[in-house]
Amino acid sequence: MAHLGAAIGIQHPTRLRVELHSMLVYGKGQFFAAHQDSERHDDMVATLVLALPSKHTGGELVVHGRDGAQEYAASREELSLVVFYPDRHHEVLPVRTGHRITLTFNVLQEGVSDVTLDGPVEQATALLRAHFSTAITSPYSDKSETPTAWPSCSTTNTAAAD
Ligand SMILES: O=C(O)CCC(=O)C(=O)O
Ligand SMILES: [Fe+2]
Repeated sequence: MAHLGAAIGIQHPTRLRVELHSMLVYGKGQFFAAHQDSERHDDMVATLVLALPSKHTGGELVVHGRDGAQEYAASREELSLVVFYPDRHHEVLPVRTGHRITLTFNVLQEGVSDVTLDGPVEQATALLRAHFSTAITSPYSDKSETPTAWPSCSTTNTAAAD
C-alpha cells in the first residue's frame, strides 16, 4: 500500500485500502465503453485493475490522460496491474479472441472526508455544512396545525440532516 500510495502521489499511503469492485470476463467482441470511475465512492483516490493471465488478443485497456492515451495489454502468462486516477477516462477495446479477465478495485484513502483543515475556506465550509445539515425546529410541531406549505419544507430539511 505504501508503494502504491507513493506511486500515485498520495501523501498518507498508510491509510489506503482497496476494496473489490467487480470481476469482469470479456469474451470475443466484448468491450467496456469509455467512462470515468469517480462517482463510486467519496474516498476513492484511484482505480486498480488486476488482469488475470489468460490467452486472448485485443481487449487492451486504454487510459486517456492530458498527454494522450496509454494502452495496456494484459499478459497471457502473468498478472498485470494498472492503477490510474478515477477521473481519467478509460475504456477496454473489443476482445478479438479468447477471454480477458479482470478484477477491479477501488483504492480508498480512509478518513479523507474527516480530515480537519484550518484555513478560512475550510472553516467557512464547515460552518455552512453544519448550518445546512441542522434540521430546523418546526413551530408547527403539532400536525393538526401544520400549514399546507410546511410538509415540503420539512421533507427537504430532514433529508439534508441525514
Ligand atoms: O476491465 C477493465 O480493465 C476495466 C474495467 C473498468 O473500467 C471498470 O470496471 O470500471
Ligand atoms: Fe472503469
